[in-house]
Amino acid sequence: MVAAAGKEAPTGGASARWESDPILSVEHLTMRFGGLVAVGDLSFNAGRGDITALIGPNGAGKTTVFNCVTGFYKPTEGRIVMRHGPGRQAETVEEVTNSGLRWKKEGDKGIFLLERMPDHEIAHRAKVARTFQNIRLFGGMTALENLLVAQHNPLVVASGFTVGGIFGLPSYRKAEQAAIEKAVYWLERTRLIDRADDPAADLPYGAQRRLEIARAMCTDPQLLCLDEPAAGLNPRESAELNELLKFIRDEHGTSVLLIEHDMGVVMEISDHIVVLDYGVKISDGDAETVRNDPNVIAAYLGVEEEEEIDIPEVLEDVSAAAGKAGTGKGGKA
Ligand SMILES: Nc1ncnc2c1ncn2[C@@H]1O[C@H](COP(=O)(O)OP(=O)(O)OP(=O)(O)O)[C@@H](O)[C@H]1O
Repeated sequence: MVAAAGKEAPTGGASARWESDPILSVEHLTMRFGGLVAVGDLSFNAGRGDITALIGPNGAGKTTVFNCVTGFYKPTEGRIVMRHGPGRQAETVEEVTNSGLRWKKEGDKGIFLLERMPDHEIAHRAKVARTFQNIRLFGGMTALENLLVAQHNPLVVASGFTVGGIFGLPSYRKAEQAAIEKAVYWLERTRLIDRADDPAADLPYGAQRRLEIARAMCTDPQLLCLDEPAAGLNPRESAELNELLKFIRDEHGTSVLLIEHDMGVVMEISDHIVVLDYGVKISDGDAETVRNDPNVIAAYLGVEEEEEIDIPEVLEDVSAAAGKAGTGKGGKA
């Protein structure tokens, strides 16, 4: 397993990991649907080894950003850089951009321009995995089978792309064993090992959400994108999700980008929070910075710019709402 990233609490500013060692840079991203600008000239970084949360009221453009990062949408404008290996690698980024190539990989280092890549390449080459707002498991397959299907690619490669390979090649048997071991590892980590042989559709809702994360982790992502992983979870399940995401970050060094309405989850586990409203960035920093930003409070509570607001009072309301329901104005059922 990958060693834990050396983690020191970032405080924001130029020394923050998302500035000095960004695994992902979204640069001047614009996505238009006809006349609607869902995301307008958005730029932010996600730090390597960080949990980065993308938050904002309903319709702010969060899922659209995810869809651009993971190749489901082709952005109208902008560049999305995914980096394997440390640092900004600025020269290589410019070299790949100017060459017209989609990516360049040398040893452990790699630059991937996601806006140029189809979704399957983003998953397999750039190593970006995602889950969806609405669970998308293979309901008729068991939990274990769902995790094995996620590892289909290395198995096909190990078969030498032949049926004979599947039955005869030692490399295939070795890869098959490794796939089973990885699946069992993630079933244990997500507390689903006792349900390994049950159809995914029969699992309780919270267990299905964990299985989705386990499935994404079976592809060995460097960046794990989670679209509202806490939606529909009870407080105990939310707390367990927090622990799972911290484990993924700390023990696997996997960077996490998450969309979440549950402020309890966001504020507890995020190293870095980016806030969107109407497709533009209104705040960017650590939890403390964002929590105290009047722009964020106004966006969540719908306060007009020119209206005077009593910040301490509003903060109390936001904290109470976050503690109670885990949602602000933008919260989902
Ligand atoms: N495929 C599409 N075609 C047209 N409009 C779209 C499409 N996808 C998103 N939009 C619009 O873009 C805007 C941003 O939507 P998006 O789903 O990205 O917001 P969001 O912040 O993820 O919202 P939520 O929190 O409700 O999931 C909305 O006005 C939405 O209606």
